[in-house]
Amino acid sequence: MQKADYRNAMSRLGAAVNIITTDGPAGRAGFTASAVCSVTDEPPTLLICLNRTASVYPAFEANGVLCVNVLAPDHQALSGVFGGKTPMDERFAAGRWHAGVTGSPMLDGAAVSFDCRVVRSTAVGTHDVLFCEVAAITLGDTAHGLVYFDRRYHGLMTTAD
Ligand SMILES: NC(=O)c1ccc[n+]([C@@H]2O[C@H](COP(=O)([O-])OP(=O)(O)OC[C@H]3O[C@@H](n4cnc5c(N)ncnc54)[C@H](O)[C@@H]3O)[C@@H](O)[C@H]2O)c1
Ligand SMILES: Cc1cc2c(cc1C)N(C[C@H](O)[C@H](O)[C@H](O)COP(=O)(O)O)c1[nH]c(=O)[nH]c(=O)c1N2
Repeated sequence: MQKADYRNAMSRLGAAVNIITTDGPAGRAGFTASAVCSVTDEPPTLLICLNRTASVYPAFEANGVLCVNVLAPDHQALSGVFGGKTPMDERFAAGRWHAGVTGSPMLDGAAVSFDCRVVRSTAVGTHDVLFCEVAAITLGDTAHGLVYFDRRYHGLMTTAD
């Protein structure tokens, strides 16, 4: 199977869009990720797949903490800024942040933020799978979301029944 066939197929597997952030001895870093899912609720643990060639990889590996900021519909441009190439200071200047209990940046206005400690990681092909235990959660005011599907963003708005 060609890589392009796999990616074309995966473009139909819609996923929430998240900005993953970290801060600590190796400095502040953040990137956009759709490869995020829940593993178990005992203990509360989610996983994130991070490409080892990403410029942010050394910071995430060294800091050992991170925050999963689940994006809302108005964060489409922010997702693009954290989606590669932009210098780190410019990425963070595009949003408003406060520090979570692990010190990782939490995004003001996120649908929800999961402040985590990385408890294990496994290399699979080009990516590391980071298993992250949730230390604290901040729920946003609304349950609106942002989904990446068919290589485009789609806003999810909760409406009254
Ligand atoms: N899991 C990832 O690493 C991942 C996911 C989405 C997008 N991206 C990055 O964003 C760029 C644009 O993505 P797009 O969705 O517009 O078009 P695309 O054709 O590059 O990707 C289509 C789908 O394939 C999957 N995918 C893409 N790159 C991958 C990778 N390196 N490893 C595992 N799965 C991957 C994702 O589900 C993505 O939505 C990609 O070239 C890639 O650099 C990476
Ligand atoms: C919608 C969407 C979704 C994802 C991404 C991009 C976009 C636009 N990227 C790519 C990732 O954000 C990008 O490679 C990083 O910003 C690192 O780029 P630099 O190496 O710092 O330029 C990405 N990378 C990754 O390692 N895991 C992932 O799940 C995703 N998902």
